[in-house]
Amino acid sequence: MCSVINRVKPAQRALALTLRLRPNTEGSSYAAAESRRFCPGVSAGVDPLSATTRWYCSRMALTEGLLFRQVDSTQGALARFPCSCRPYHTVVINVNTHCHADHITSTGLMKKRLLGLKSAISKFSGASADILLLEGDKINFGKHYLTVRETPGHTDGCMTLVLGDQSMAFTGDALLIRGCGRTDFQQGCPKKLFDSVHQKIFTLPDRCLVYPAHDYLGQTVSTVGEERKFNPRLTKSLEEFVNIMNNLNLPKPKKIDISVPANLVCGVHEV
Ligand SMILES: N[C@@H](CCC(=O)N[C@@H](CSS)C(=O)NCC(=O)O)C(=O)O
Repeated sequence: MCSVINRVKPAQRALALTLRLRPNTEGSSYAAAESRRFCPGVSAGVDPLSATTRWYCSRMALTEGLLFRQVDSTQGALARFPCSCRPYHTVVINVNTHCHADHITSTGLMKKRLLGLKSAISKFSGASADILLLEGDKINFGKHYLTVRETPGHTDGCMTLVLGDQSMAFTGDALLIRGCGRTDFQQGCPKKLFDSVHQKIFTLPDRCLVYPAHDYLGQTVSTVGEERKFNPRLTKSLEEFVNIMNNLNLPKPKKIDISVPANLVCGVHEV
């Protein structure tokens, strides 16, 4: 086990899971000044950053002091979950739950624009990053932390990140709402995925909120209790699950040949 807080500056205790930011195209010096005022780590001399997507918040401060937002998870887009602890707002760690096959991570771009930002991903992803995470590692931000649970099966490097009080779990592509990640490319393995979900996610409390990386129906959140009862794949026996997963016959993600190599180097070269 290691404590990631030992590797970041104490004044910058905040964390974001794959937050997407784009250059501000309005060219306003006021906007730039405001951006730097609220984001003190933003590099001078580069375009200011602004979130151009709508920010959703489906969970307001049930855990004291936690700032949490769910960004742009509609229409199957990747969900991003900026988490912070009052009163800090600077993004300092950008964690990818795995080496994605369907889009290119924005972590490399963000590292170029936010001074001191660290990238993090599972050691078993094979990807380069500042912090390579392992089972049991704690990612600290303010008085909160996320614990890494390795949940391979969709890929070898898939992780589920669990908030310290076990009230929230970010399951990446391991467990989806009433579904799960496919197992027919990268290091996909139905048996590993079945074991991961049953041993590492379904052992969390029923009330634990489940935030997956994707939902193709516009659903934003589930719970461990609901998925344990109603998930049409993971309520089956191992044998039935393997059979389902081996017969999904889904088309490959359109950008897989570009995305996987890019994500192995944090989305961009030289970061
Ligand atoms: N249409 C998308 C890819 C859709 C897809 O394959 N989703 C993956 C997660 S992203 S690798 C998945 O595991 N789906 C499970 C399922 O049951 O649908 C694209 O072309 O990008």
